[in-house]
Formats: sequence, structure tokens, C-alpha cells
Amino acid sequence: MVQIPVTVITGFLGAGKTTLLNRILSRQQGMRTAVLVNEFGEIGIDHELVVATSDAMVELSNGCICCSINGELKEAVLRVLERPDPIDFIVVETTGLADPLPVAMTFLAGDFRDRLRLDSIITLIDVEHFEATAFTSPIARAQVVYGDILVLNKCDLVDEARLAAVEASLRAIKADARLLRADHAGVPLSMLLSVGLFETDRLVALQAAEDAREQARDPHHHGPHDHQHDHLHHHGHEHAHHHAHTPELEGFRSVSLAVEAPFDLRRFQHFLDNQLPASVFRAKGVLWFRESERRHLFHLCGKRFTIDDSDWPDGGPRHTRVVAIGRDLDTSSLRAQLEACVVAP
Ligand SMILES: Nc1nc2c(ncn2[C@@H]2O[C@H](COP(=O)(O)OP(=O)(O)OP(=O)(O)O)[C@@H](O)[C@H]2O)c(=O)[nH]1
Repeated sequence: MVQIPVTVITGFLGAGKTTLLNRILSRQQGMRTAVLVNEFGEIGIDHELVVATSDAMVELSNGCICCSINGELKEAVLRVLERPDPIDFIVVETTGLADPLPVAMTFLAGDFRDRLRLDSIITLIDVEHFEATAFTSPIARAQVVYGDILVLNKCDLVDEARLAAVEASLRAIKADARLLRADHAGVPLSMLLSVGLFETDRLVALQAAEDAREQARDPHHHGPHDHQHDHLHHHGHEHAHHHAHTPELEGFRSVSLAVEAPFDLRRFQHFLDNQLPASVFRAKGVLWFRESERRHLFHLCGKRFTIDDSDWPDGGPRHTRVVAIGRDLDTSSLRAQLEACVVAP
């Protein structure tokens, strides 16, 4: 049986994963690609941000990352494999707060070993924000350690000295890292896909080295991978429900708003200029403004934000969706501030 190649796209919050996914989808026409997107936050926005190509499918699994890894991801892959039309290629976009190791493990498990081939794990790095995140987040570190290819993205926003410094810190984590520089994830796809870079033996060796490192730092530490191992084997519903309602990872929490009503443009501007707390690290939204006929896509990464407009999909109902993610968020006041932007019916 021909094994279907699987590419896993990972990288910290806002690093450019969806941008890369869209590049792949728009340049791989004719390929039957299954796309699996997982998000941190209570509502899904990514399915609206992923380009629609006739051959692609988007399977969303929202909610808690560890639970999705256990159950939902596996189920989503099974659904893809059970489809009557054969699939040529599977791409998985993890959440920005996912350790790619358990995701990779899912594809290496017995159920899938004969049918799927993990081609590579691609890690997007936001060169503007890399250091701030990598030193405080074991997840960001795991994304670097387990990435077969590290794409240094957003090179347009930094100078050469900054790039060299990021490359040096990546090499300090991973001496033999394959680094590619990119602007808007613009890397030739031949360097990313069907490259066969993933090797199970290497993953096992890397994992052992990471566990030894954790052990040396803290002899009582049960490494993150012990924990994940636990999850892989003792997944229970109680656990899933508990997490689904209070998703929090490494101190990151999310606030989301989904309403079938527009925002008031001035109130939203006031929110951005005067209220948006610095603790929000990443935000994204599909915005409907009372003052506009257009659909506005909002992205915030660190202190930088953009709002781009496009047409609403034909006949589709308008709506407003926002997710904000950050550490130490005062979630109730942030939610109240966002709700205050909504125009009452
Ligand atoms: N200036 C600049 N912006 C970029 C680049 N790549 C992506 N972006 C922008 O960065 C923002 C986040 O990009 P996404 O592709 O949504 O990032 P992501 O990793 O999927 O984000 P999450 O899934 O929310 O973690 C968007 O506004 C992109 O347009 C780049 O190379 N340069």
C-alpha cells in the first residue's frame, strides 16, 4: 500500500503557520490534500483564514491541545483515511502552543504506521519575537528541538544583525538545525514537501536527550513527555471535559468573542489604542464593522497589528469573531472590553 506523506507545521503563536499552509494549498492544485487544523481558544477562526481550494478539506479540532492529540486528531485522521476518494497528502497545522512530539507520535502509532509516512516537521520561527518566547516557553523550545526544518519567518521585519542573533540562539538549542530564511513563509515548496527528513530514530534520540536535560536541571522533574505519555495511555473523559472548559497552557489563556453583530469602528479603535493590555501576545479576528461593507481580518502579534479587508464570501452571513491569547490575562475585563465594541441589535 502506498503510504500517504504527512507534513506537520508547527511554530509559536503567530509565527506564520497559516500563511505557510495557504502557500502550500494555493500551489499544490491538483493534489488531493487533507488539512487538519487545531486551534487554541474556544472558537475556531482558522477555518475562515485558510484558503478554500477545491481539493482541500479542513478538519477542525478545537479546544484542549492534549485532548485533541489523544482523541480528536486520531479520529480526524481516521475520517480522512475512510473517505472514498484517496488523499495524496496530509498537512497538519498545530496550535501555536503545541509540542509537536505527541502530534508526531500519533502518526507513528501502530494504527497508522502502514498507511502514513511522516515526511517532516516544519517549524515556523517569528524572528521578531523569537527570543522573548523561547526562553520562557518549554513548548517553543520543543518546537525547535523536534523541527526537521526551521523556517525563520518575517525576515522583512528585522535587520541582518537580528537574524544572525536568532540563528545563533537556534543553533545553541539545536546545533545541526536546517535553517531557511523567509518572508511570508516564501520558501520553495520543493525544500519543504516530500523531503523525507523525518526519521523515527532521530526523534527517539532527541527525546532521550531532552529528558536527560530536564532530569539534570531538576532530578524530581517528570519531563513534559512523561506527562504526554501519560495522556497517550490514560486518556479519560473527565480529563477532557475539565480541560475543555478551562484551557490554560504555560500560563496562556484565551478570550474569545463570537457574535452575529457588528463592531462599532470607533469603539474598537479606542480599545486598540487605549485598552488592549500588553499581556495579549496574539490576537486574530474576522471583523464586521457597522461602518463597512467589507470583511476585515485582524491580526496582532506582539505589539504589531494589521487589519486587512476583503469581500465577505458570497451570501455568507456576516459575523464578528475575535480570539486573544496571552499570559496572565485578566480575561473578564478583556471580554467586557470586547463586548463593549459590539453594536447592540
Ligand atoms: N511582516 C510579515 N508578516 C507576516 C509574515 N508571515 C506572516 N505574517 C503575518 O503574521 C500574522 C500571523 O500569521 P499566521 O500565518 O496567521 O500565523 P500562525 O502561526 O498561523 O498564527 P496562530 O495559528 O494564531 O498561532 C498574519 O498577520 C500574517 O499576515 C512575514 O514574513 N512578514
